[in-house]
Parts: sequence; C-alpha cells; structure tokens
Amino acid sequence: MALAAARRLLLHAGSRLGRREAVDGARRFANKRVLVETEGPAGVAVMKLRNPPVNSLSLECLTEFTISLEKLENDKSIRGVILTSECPGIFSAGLDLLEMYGRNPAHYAEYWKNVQELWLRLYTSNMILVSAINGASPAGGCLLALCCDYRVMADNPKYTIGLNESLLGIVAPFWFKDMYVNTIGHREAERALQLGTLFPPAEALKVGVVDELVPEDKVHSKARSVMAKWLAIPDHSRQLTKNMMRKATADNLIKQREADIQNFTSFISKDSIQKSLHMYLEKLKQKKG
Ligand SMILES: CCCC/C=C/CC(=O)SCCNC(=O)CCNC(=O)[C@H](O)C(C)(C)COP(=O)(O)OP(=O)(O)OC[C@H]1O[C@@H](n2cnc3c(N)ncnc32)[C@H](O)[C@@H]1OP(=O)(O)O
Repeated sequence: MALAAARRLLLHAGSRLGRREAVDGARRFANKRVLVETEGPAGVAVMKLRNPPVNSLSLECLTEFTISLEKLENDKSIRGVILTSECPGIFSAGLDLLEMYGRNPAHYAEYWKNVQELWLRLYTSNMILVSAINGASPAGGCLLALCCDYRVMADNPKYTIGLNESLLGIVAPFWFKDMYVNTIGHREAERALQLGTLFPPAEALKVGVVDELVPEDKVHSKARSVMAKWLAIPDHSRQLTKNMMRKATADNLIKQREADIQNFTSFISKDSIQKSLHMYLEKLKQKKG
C-alpha cells in the first residue's frame, strides 16, 4: 500500500522527486536506479538501468523502472525506447535474490505484484522496444530483453543470456515460459528451461534468444539504427500487429494474477526453496573468494 502511494507520488511529482533537465532539445529524467534520456525530434528514449553492482531488480528498482515506462507511455512524442545498462559488463542480474530470500510472505507478495506489473507494462507496451544488451543477462535480465521487439547483443563470449531459474532450484513462472516459447519455440524452450541454459552470444543468436550480435562498442549505434527502421512503420499498424501477437500471452497472466502471486508466495516461502536460494547465494559469494 505504502509503495503504491509512493509510486503515485513519484509519477505525478516527477520533476520534484526525479531530476529533469533540458539541454539542446534533449531531455532527461532520472530516478536513482533508472536514467532516461530522450531526444525530442527522433521520438526515442534511452533507458539505462543503473543499480550497481549488477542491476538486480530490487523492489525499488522495479518500481522506478515501471514509473519511468509509464511516464514515457504518457509522453505522446516518444515512440520508441532503447533499453540498456549503465553497469559495465552487466545488462541485469535479474530479480533481486535478496527480495526472495529470508523475508515474510507479505513482502514476497508485494514483490511479485511489482514483477508482474513491470512485465505486463513492458510486454504490452505500444512503444517500440529495442534492447541493447551490453552485458550478462540471466533470468529476469533475459526476461526484460525478451519483452523487447528486437534484441541487439554485444558479441562478447563472457556475457551469457537465458532463463537459468532451474539452476537456482526455482521454477520459471508460466508467463516467463510462455514468452520464451513465443520467442524460441517449444522444443528449444523446453530444453533451455530444464537445463537452465545460459547461452553465450553465438548460441543465443542461433536459437533466437537475440536477433543480432555486434562488437561491444557498436551495441548502441546498432540499436539506434534498428530503431530507425522500426520507426519507419506506421504506429497504428505496428501497434495493432504487436497487440495481436502478444495479447493472449499477457491475458493469460492478467486473468490469474492473484493466483500467480499466491503460488509464488507459497513456493518461495518453502524451506526447501529458501535452502536452495541460500546455497546459490553462498555460491555467488564463494566465486569471489
Ligand atoms: C517461482 C520463482 C521464480 C522466480 C524467478 C526468478 C527469476 C530471477 O531473475 S532469479 C535471479 C537469477 N539471477 C542469477 O542467477 C544471476 C546471479 N548473478 C550472477 O550470475 C553474477 O552475479 C553476474 C554474472 C550477474 C555478475 O557477475 P560478477 O562476477 O560481475 O558479480 P558477482 O560478484 O557475482 O556479484 C556482485 C554482487 O551482486 C550480488 N548479486 C548477483 N546477482 C544478484 C541477484 N540476482 N540478486 C541479488 N544480488 C545479486 C552478488 O551476490 C554479489 O554480492 P556481494 O558483493 O555482496 O557478494
């Protein structure tokens, strides 16, 4: 409840709580974890995640992300968004494991509602979304990219992308799965989901998780040129087509949002699942030492 009120405040107070500048026709607004830069004439915004060290999607980050998207949707001059990261080498580490570990059921429910909210907004956005994947993109990071209409990835074998939930001992929800199937087909999705495959760029391209690979320093310029191509299509026909392709998948979640929240909450609260998350977090720590 408190978070919803804060969200309304942020959205409407925009320039008071966020920062807004106008320089040479380019505008920017920034929350703490999401920076949005727009270039008036082109109608394109660049949205940069900046939640170091790994752009994990904490509750605050999700909220700021959703608010920023909502603002852009309400700005009729914006037709397209390039989604990228300001954290070197990381697009997004996905959902924040610390939001799903050691908390109470009310927190899990609130968190999951916000994950659903962001996904629905991104997946059903009328704007053209192009992701400039400039780093690692596991699980929820891959989810963000999959919501986009086109994915450009840096051709750096150190970066991987995929829905790796099963490696954490958790299960990708049906709507993650639906979007994966829509993108790479049933057989590839079935295999990749069971194995929790994190694809290096060349394999990601081959199975269709991403659409194009470019050298790392060309990711942004390529995303811009892709955007220009998409902008040449009339909005109304492109939007109706996108809606036709995505509506059933989105509706599948919309009609069972509450049940999905309850499923998530009871699943993630299980001792065995908390134990798996604990072990995974320990593994991440040990990797350093
Ligand atoms: C029904 C349940 C369905 C729920 C669905 C969940 C979907 C998800 O998105 S679950 C999250 C899955 N994410 C991952 O598996 C990614 C885990 N992270 C990594 O593999 C690596 O961190 C990285 C490849 C993204 C980056 O590697 P790098 O070597 O640069 O950094 P690290 O030293 O590993 O990490 C730095 C720091 O950040 C912490 N961290 C990493 N990922 C997360 C995360 N997703 N949530 C919270 N915190 C994360 C990591 O533990 C390190 O913390 P410390 O500095 O405190 O040790």
